[in-house]
Amino acid sequence: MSSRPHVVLSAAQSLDGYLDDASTTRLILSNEDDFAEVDRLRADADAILVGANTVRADNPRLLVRSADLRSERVAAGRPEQPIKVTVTSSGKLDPASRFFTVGEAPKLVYAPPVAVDGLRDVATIIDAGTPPRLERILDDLGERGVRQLLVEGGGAVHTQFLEAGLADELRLAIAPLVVGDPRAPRFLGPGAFPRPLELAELRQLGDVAVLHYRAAAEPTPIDVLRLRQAIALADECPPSSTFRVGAVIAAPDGTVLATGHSGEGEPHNHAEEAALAKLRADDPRLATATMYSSLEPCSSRASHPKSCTQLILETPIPRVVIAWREPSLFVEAEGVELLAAAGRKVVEVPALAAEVRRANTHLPGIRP
Ligand SMILES: NC(=O)C1=CN([C@@H]2O[C@H](COP(=O)(O)OP(=O)(O)OC[C@H]3O[C@@H](n4cnc5c(N)ncnc54)[C@H](OP(=O)(O)O)[C@@H]3O)[C@@H](O)[C@H]2O)C=CC1
Ligand SMILES: Nc1c(N[C@@H]2O[C@H](COP(=O)(O)O)[C@@H](O)[C@H]2O)[nH]c(=O)[nH]c1=O
Repeated sequence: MSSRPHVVLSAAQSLDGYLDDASTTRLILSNEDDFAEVDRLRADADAILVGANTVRADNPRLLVRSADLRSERVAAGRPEQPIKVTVTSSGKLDPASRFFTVGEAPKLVYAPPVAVDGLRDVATIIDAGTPPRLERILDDLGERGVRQLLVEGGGAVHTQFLEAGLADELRLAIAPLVVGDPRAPRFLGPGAFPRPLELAELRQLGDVAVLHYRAAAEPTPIDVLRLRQAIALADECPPSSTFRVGAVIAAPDGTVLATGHSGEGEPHNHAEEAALAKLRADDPRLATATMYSSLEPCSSRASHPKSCTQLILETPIPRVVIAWREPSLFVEAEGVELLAAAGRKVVEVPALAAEVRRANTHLPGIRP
């Protein structure tokens, strides 16, 4: 299996967080120096992706403009221009738009197969699910040899990449301009953004501020996917007066080894316990597996002899990823501390904790 490309998001926004105004003409937020740096990002990329609204609204060419940068690419044995990529559910894209008609680079459209019959002569149409899933798009791009993907927006696409934990870097240019119109498209919509961003660089290009962020190494995109699966599993729990929790045990490549939820099999069963019970104690895959649990593993319990923390410590599982620390409702939980003290790596993803609290609002004092 080829690896997924490194994903760089790039956007220019107003001071109040808009990518454009609400008029039909494109708002230019970048200055000349900023556009030159974005051109360098394009030249570094094997493919450039924009959402279908951006194709419709901006009619972009998505070409490397600088002749010098194009020559550098060719001298390095790369194609003169990056592949152009878009994603659509509706398939409502004009085959005469510049995305399709300008330049010799391949054009890829990720879309449900029935939606795009009118585009088959101008692009390669790829089914990545209905609606298309970003993970499948990245897998497919990886198989096509794309190592670096530049995502130029718009806001819906940026939001999805950040929500899925699939963005590795973000370059944001901030122009000294206020759009002030809620009808205009925003850089980011609402969502839970699970991979914290670290500010790597801050520069001034004339009147534009350039911020460069890198996504934290952990949680990884696989962690985000499997933790979200664990959180969703809590919906399977029978009605309960205690926590509703989901757990997934997965291999390093994300392969699911076992799943569980509270109340599975027996009313007092915990999610981690139910998942562990499905694997043999001497399963060699446990030595490299990660336990994903929507809630911190319990550290003391009345209903069963062993806590989930103890059960995990009896396995060689080296890593535990959780969304929410157990609040002090029933006991003072110390699962995270005990696991860490025993040398197990614990990764917390607090950005997803609200989703876990939402599944537990039957408990006193718990609000999303
Ligand atoms: N300042 C800047 O740096 C930039 C500004 N812009 C501006 O942003 C605006 C467009 O942004 P926005 O409106 O948020 O839209 P997007 O460009 O992000 O496109 C959203 C559309 O893309 C398709 N799409 C996105 N994700 C998926 C998915 N996972 N599966 C299927 N289809 C998907 C859908 O198309 P469909 O409806 O066809 O199903 C959706 O309506 C424009 O005004 C543009 O000028 C854009 C880029 C950069
Ligand atoms: N308005 C805006 C950007 N818009 C982006 O540039 C694309 C246009 O590409 P092209 O037709 O090749 O010039 C457009 O679709 C959108 O992705 N980018 C920026 O860095 N700064 C800006 O102010």
